[in-house]
Amino acid sequence: MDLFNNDEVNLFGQGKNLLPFDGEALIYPYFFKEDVFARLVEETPWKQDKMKIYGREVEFPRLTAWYGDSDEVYIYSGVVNVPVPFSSLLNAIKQSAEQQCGYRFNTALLNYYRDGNDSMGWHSDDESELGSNPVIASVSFGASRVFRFKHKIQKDAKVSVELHNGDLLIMRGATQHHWLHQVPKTAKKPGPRINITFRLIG
Ligand SMILES: O=C(O)CCC(=O)C(=O)O
Ligand SMILES: [Fe+2]
Repeated sequence: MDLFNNDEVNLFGQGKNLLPFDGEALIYPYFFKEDVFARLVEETPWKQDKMKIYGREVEFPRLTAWYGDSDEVYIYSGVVNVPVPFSSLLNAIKQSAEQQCGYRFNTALLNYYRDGNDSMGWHSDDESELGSNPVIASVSFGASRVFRFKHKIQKDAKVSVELHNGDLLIMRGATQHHWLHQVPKTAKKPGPRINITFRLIG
């Protein structure tokens, strides 16, 4: 399906590596041309996950959905996720990302940041199901939000980038071993944003 009209796929070549060392985070600005934000909001079976902190239930500061083409269960931030099958829209996005990465994915985690109070805390995507040096393709739609990296050991090594509607970010190599990433809360009153991370598990 030529949904995204990505004739320029190779214009950006390898993409620019945002990380100075210990990993690769390749950015492809405005990779996806089609504005699918509203469709994704509508079509996705959003869930409000909760986590237990010191015995107290706390809602995640975002909504989530988990897609996969196996019925493999994936544990993320202590939450057991049973995937729903890929929609045709998600399949089309996945295929474009796969083409650019030269890599295959079988799952997608969707995060819906409704406003500036929604966020994602510092973490690495280093679950064992992902293997040792996972390739993760992150695609953003809707409002722009800041996305930050910080090195686990070298505390002064930090990278900040604004992810826009249609941006593709590929994390690969040793990135998850050495770097944490986050989407901080902001008082700037951004509109809603959806991020999709494609992963290969199992
Ligand atoms: O929303 C983003 O840009 C990042 C999402 C993320 O880090 C994740 O799903 O693991
Ligand atoms: Fe992540």
